[in-house]
Amino acid sequence: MDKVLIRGLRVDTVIGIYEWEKQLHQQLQIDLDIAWDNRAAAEHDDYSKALCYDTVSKRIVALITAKPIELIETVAEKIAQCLLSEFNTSWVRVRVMKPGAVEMADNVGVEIERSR
Ligand SMILES: Nc1nc2c(c(=O)[nH]1)N=C([C@H](O)[C@@H](O)CO)CN2
Repeated sequence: MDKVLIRGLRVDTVIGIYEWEKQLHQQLQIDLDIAWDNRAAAEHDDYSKALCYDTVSKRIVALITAKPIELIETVAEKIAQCLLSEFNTSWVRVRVMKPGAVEMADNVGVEIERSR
């Protein structure tokens, strides 16, 4: 299966379950695997047939920063549903990492796969 990949998308936003977390921005790091048939774009070197990783990245940042969210699970699900409904893809894998959330760990996060 062809994919478009986005790795390490950094989003600074209000995220967390605790009161102190609602007073500041924290960084999320997001990896996306998006099913996309890349052959049409490649055949004629045609951007209009490509899934634009820049457009997707900007949409995801806007989506996640629109209002405070408590759980990174919610972030992952919102992203998956956005990609499926707005970008006409059939399958996505979304990983959301919250570095710094657990002092003893390098990183923590969730990963989901969704299809339609
Ligand atoms: N499965 C999850 N566990 C936790 C989350 C979360 O979003 N998903 N969030 C927190 C707190 O916001 C934490 O990140 C503060 O350091 C705790 N556990």
